[in-house]
Amino acid sequence: MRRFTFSKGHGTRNDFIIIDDQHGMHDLGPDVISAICDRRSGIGADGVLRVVRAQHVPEWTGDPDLWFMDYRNADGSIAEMCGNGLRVFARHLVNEQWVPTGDFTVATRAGLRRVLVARGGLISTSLGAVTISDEPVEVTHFGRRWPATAVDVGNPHAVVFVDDDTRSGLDLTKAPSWEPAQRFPHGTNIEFVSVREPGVLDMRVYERGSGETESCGTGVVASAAAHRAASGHTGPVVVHVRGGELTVEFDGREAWLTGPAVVFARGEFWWL
Ligand SMILES: N[C@@H](CCC[C@H](N)C(=O)O)C(=O)O
Repeated sequence: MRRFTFSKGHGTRNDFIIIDDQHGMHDLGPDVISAICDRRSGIGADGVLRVVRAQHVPEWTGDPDLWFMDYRNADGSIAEMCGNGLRVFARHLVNEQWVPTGDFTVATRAGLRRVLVARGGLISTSLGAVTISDEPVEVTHFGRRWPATAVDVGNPHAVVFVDDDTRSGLDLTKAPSWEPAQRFPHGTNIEFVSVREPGVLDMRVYERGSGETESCGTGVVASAAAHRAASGHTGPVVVHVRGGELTVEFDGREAWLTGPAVVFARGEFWWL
């Protein structure tokens, strides 16, 4: 029997199981991840953050001493990036005193990401360069069809603009799909966004590998980028999600995401 310690945290109610694995000793397969993320028979979470030194990540070729965020979706699939997860990861590193409060860099599958942790308050993270595609894509759901904007934030997104009633009335217990199917060969996250006023959005999200979640940091950034491109708005964008509120600012093509992150519990689980 293998024994693991874990912490639990969330960023705007996008929740994560955090597993410390400084020396890269834990081989967490999809079966372990999906079992612990189950909200009835496991601990329950939208995803897992494995905290490991970059030198123990075979595909990492950069600075070996950085902390690497090994993110997995609730179904055990691997994703390149997680915006809310990155803030929770940073909060955990600071709480454990593995890095000092302030400005530091985290290694991720999407590359290096800068983090700014203010004393006691919000956390800002760079999510790197955001790319908007002009290739047409449509999202379909329960017989309805909308044009979407494909946005890359390190991970893939399809952003759909809808009116407020459509967004709040959607049944996201079932996955939407997209056409052409080959546009996202590895799947995508899908955001349904309505515009309150320029720079203020409401968003719901169906996440690849996790289903509907109460927030998605990269989805918020993708929505803000698509909104800027569609409207010409240039200032910060505030995005309201089911779990709270996040702010996106752009420095050229580089996006910065700011919001809360808390780590609130610690425990143990066993795996045969
Ligand atoms: N919740 C995350 C995104 C997690 C990864 C996503 N489901 C994917 O598969 O790309 C966020 O806060 O960005």
